[in-house]
Amino acid sequence: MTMSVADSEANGTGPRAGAWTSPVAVPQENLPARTELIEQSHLRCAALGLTRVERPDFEPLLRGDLNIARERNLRLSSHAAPVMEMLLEQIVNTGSMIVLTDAQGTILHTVGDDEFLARANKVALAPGVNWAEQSKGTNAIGTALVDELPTLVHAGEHFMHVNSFMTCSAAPIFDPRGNMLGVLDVTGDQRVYHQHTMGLVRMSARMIENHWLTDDSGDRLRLHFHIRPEFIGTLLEGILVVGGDGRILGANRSALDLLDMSSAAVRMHSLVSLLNTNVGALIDHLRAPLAQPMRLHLANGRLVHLSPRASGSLQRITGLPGGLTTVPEMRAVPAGESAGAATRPVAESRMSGLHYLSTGDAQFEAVARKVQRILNRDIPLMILGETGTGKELLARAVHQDSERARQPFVAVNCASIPETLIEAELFGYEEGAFTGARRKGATGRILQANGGTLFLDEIGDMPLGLQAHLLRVLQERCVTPLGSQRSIPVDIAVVSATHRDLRAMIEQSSFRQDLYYRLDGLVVRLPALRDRSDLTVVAQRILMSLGVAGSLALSPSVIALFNRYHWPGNVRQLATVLRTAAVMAAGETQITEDHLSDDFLDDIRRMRSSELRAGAHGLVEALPSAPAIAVAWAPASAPRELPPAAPSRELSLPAAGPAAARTLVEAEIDLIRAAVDAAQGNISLAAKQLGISRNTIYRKLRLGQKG
Ligand SMILES: Nc1ncnc2c1ncn2[C@@H]1O[C@H](COP(=O)(O)OP(=O)(O)OP(=O)(O)O)[C@@H](O)[C@H]1O
Repeated sequence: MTMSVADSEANGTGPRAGAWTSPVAVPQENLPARTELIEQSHLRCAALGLTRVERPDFEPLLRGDLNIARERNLRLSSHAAPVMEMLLEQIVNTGSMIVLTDAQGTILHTVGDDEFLARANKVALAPGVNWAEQSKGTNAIGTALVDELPTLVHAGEHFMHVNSFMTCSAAPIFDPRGNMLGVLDVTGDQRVYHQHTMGLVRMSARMIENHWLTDDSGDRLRLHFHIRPEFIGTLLEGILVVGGDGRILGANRSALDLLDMSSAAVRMHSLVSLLNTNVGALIDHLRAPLAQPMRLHLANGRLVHLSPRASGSLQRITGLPGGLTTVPEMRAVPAGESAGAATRPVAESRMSGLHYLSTGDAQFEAVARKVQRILNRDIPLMILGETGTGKELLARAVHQDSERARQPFVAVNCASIPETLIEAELFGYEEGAFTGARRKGATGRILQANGGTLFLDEIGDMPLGLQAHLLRVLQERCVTPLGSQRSIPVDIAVVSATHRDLRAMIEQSSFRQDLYYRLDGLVVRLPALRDRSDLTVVAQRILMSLGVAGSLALSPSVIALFNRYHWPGNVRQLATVLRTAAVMAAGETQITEDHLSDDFLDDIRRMRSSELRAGAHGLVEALPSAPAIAVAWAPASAPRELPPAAPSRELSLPAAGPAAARTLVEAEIDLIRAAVDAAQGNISLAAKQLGISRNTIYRKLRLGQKG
């Protein structure tokens, strides 16, 4: 027989719905759901035959049994101990205590305020006592165990009246396979209820789970990811544990949230099915010297930034000698060779950063050679180049190849920090140096880089006043934090970068000449992507970092298109284009024009249209015949009607002859015939490549026959 809440209240054994005190301070959001959970718990307790006037059960485990329980849960306790200590700092002087239980609800450890511990002891909230619902009725620990959810049980919501002086916030702790390990709880006097406590407990439980997960990984890969790269390494990061065969072995709670999946569902997946990548790609990324987070799409379409890490030996993870993977290192592609031929396995476990970036472009290699010469020479390096050309990547490569590699690399973007904050950010400040300063002061970025490399990006955007301050630091090799009298010696290598013309700025008095001469030990200029001869290799690198290099290649027409495009955003833009294309081409083997975003194609059309305008104004001899011919059927004023980025340069066109000797219509028909020949008579393919309809092809060819 089941008993309703009303029945149980009527016979004095249970509550009436809402009979407990409704805590005013308890957050109102989710209140109906919370009330329902408490009601259900009360019903369970009544069904178990418990009464609300029950005396607390004072029968703890015998000392020996408690020791056995603690022994059995040693790993949980050792991961929980530092977290409980940290939590204790947060709740100190609030008349509260922290409780850790095992998966059955038996209290393993408590810490907290002595006075409150004594009060809690009176209701048997003490080590060795079981707080499962069946023995203590509705309470945060027992109810969290049943519902497997973070649970707040406040004051009169406790099933037993004797417990109603307490407010308890508990969160279950799970292992990476979703098994319950125990419960973390903070309990205090209900009068001091604070709504932040539940959040703290929840975060602390996650911390314990993450410790457990990262310690448990053995010879496995761990993938740390989040939709925002700056969240990697924080409590909110998702963590997946992956075996050498690519199977997903476990996930933390944030990973499950980001993936929208249950623990069991995640473990049905592999790297390929979940992230469209494989172990080889991850390990290559991990071994790449300049590893920045990869960008991958989750199965639910969410874009995440992901950093793979290995725990244990790569060799044991991959099962291959020396930890080699099957994903090869990319090399420069000699002209005429396909990008696929540019691959060969690497033997060394970690490449030099500069070597990694040298992918065959002569201009870049010249830069790399120069930079190589000043490594460890205490000569400041200034990197010039358009946006997205890889200035920061080069700075990281230099750091990684230097003797400072094990010390910090600290990047400061002078353009992105508000002018009012940049001084404090760079030089740090003492306690109370200015309004809004943190109580304990802060270490500036320069000091953070001590022993390592300071990368000053967009140095041309540094305010003039600050330039003087920086100059002093560079001259004296000492930093004086704001509001401090102390001068702290620093040892840093300085690399700066800008896309601005600093010499012109010096002439306009917006950049200090003396600072310029402190920074310009060696000045190198990175080539724009449109001027590089190794675009295909760079593209392969990016595909590799996306984890699709083995399965997805660029079609010849896309390579031709890329080689013709002017890439104003340089490698960054190429990376963006490829990321989108890789998603669009999921499940296919080639990225074709159909996978490129309309925005990018529009840009190409605009570019071609302006080329064409130039051609129409007498520059025709400077252009290949195909685009010139295109003028006839796609006037510059209507760029949308231009053929999409067709591989016009790949078609072997009939010799056009002097432009004046043929009409545009004739030339157009020649182009169409060439396209049909190139497509081996496949009219649909030719039409697609030219961006016109099949009917138009037939019509034009008929016209040609008549003519
Ligand atoms: N050689 C390369 N291979 C692969 N990816 C690259 C390469 N060069 C640059 N990238 C990628 O292009 C993007 C831009 O690089 P980076 O930030 O180093 O450029 P930047 O010149 O410093 O840009 P900005 O001037 O806008 O700060 C990054 O995502 C980087 O990983």
